[in-house]
Amino acid sequence: MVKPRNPIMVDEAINKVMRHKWEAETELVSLENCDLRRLAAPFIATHNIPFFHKSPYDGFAIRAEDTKYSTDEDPVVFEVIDYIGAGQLPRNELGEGQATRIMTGAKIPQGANCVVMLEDCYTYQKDGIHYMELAKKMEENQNIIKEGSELAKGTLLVDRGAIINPGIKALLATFGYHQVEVIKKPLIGVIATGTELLEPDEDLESGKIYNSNAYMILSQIKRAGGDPSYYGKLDDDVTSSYSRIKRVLQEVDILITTGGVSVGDFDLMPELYNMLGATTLFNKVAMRPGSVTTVAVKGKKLLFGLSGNPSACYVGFELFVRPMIRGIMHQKNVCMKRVKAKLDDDFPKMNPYTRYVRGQLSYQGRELYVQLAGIDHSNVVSSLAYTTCLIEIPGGKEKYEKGDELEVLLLEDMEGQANFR
Ligand SMILES: Nc1nc2c(c(=O)[nH]1)N[C@H]1C(S)=C(S)[C@@H](COP(=O)(O)OP(=O)(O)OC[C@H]3O[C@@H](n4cnc5c(N)ncnc54)[C@H](O)[C@@H]3O)O[C@H]1N2
Ligand code: MOO
Ligand SMILES: [Mg+2]
Repeated sequence: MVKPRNPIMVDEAINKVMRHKWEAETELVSLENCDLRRLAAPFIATHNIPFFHKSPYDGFAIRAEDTKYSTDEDPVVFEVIDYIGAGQLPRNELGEGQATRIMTGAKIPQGANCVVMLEDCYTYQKDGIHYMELAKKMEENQNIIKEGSELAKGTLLVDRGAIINPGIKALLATFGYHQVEVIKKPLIGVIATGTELLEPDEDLESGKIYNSNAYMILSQIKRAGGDPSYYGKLDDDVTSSYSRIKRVLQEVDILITTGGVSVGDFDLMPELYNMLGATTLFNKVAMRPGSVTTVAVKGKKLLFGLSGNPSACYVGFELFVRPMIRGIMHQKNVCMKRVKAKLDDDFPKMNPYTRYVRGQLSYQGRELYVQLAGIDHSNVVSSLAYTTCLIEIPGGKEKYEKGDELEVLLLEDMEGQANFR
């Protein structure tokens, strides 16, 4: 007789996993290669932005007080004493009745306190001297971008753990970082188990299938922020599987296997965990698909035994491995973000367990709707191509219908949320 397993709730399973979280080390990467990495330390402004008072326009820097009596009929005339473009430094301090021709981004000369746009000025030359005539009044500080007006030195710009996006990258460059300290990605090994598996470059044979799970998981690891490494597939053979898994476990931070976690004759993972001396945290979760998801721990290393059924494997990863990867990488929001959406299809199937149905989100007007991404079976792979969220369908007797509001977990959102619920 097969010993019945004791299912635990999804939240409890996540908590059990998260108790084994550790904090990743940090490393330096070049600015060019820091995209989508996580900042290892709070990012603080090391100087004022702008670093000097500068001109927002092409024009003339002058003293506002010199325009006090300027009118259309009686424009004020300035002697142009200097000419500077962005990147050049003013050579002369400005005195009464003097102007510096200045371009956008250039440093405001000493003595000047406003900038007039070229369009407002009439310029001419007489006896080799340049003049500028202005028929309007100006105010002090008009058209000057003040030092520190955008950011003051010492401002916290972005918190530790933030994912580097193009804007953060621009800010890193703004503060002169050519190397960036980022959180090291945990190294996650992937092994597929099953004598029936073929690699994509092998010829298809009857009774065999292509190994899709391993490639799917490698991609899920990347999406969650980890560093995946594929260690190939294993036949359902205890001796060779044990030696491979034991060796791989020495090389990686986390090991994910797919298949062999149920109660079948060739489901070897429970036995292999025993042989490895790993402690099983749970081997049954009250959910569908992925009820057979098994997690074990050996020392600091976690072993995720995901189901062989593709949809179950996918869901098991997102519910249990994603938060662990994010937690290790100092993220506060380790879980998937939950939002409410209206069902766009009937869902008549009832199950005592909570279901995580693969769904696809879309807006209809201002309302968020979710459609089933395809056939809702654990052994199905095709629906995963269209999946952008997991629809949480509470266990029990209720049938759900088109228009019912349910909670969905977002798979492609980077922000996440702190807790599962
Ligand atoms: N008597 C019982 N049988 C089953 C139970 C149960 O409770 N009692 N649970 C079922 C559930 S639920 C699931 S889910 C599966 C889990 O199976 P395993 O995790 O043991 O996985 P395998 O037996 O190795 O394979 C299952 C299925 O998936 C295919 N597979 C495996 N690896 C891959 C891969 N890398 N790529 C694509 N497809 C893969 C495999 O060929 C099988 O068809 O057990 C139920 N049975
Ligand atoms: O682990 Mo199974 O997926 O519940 O169908
Ligand atoms: Mg099996």
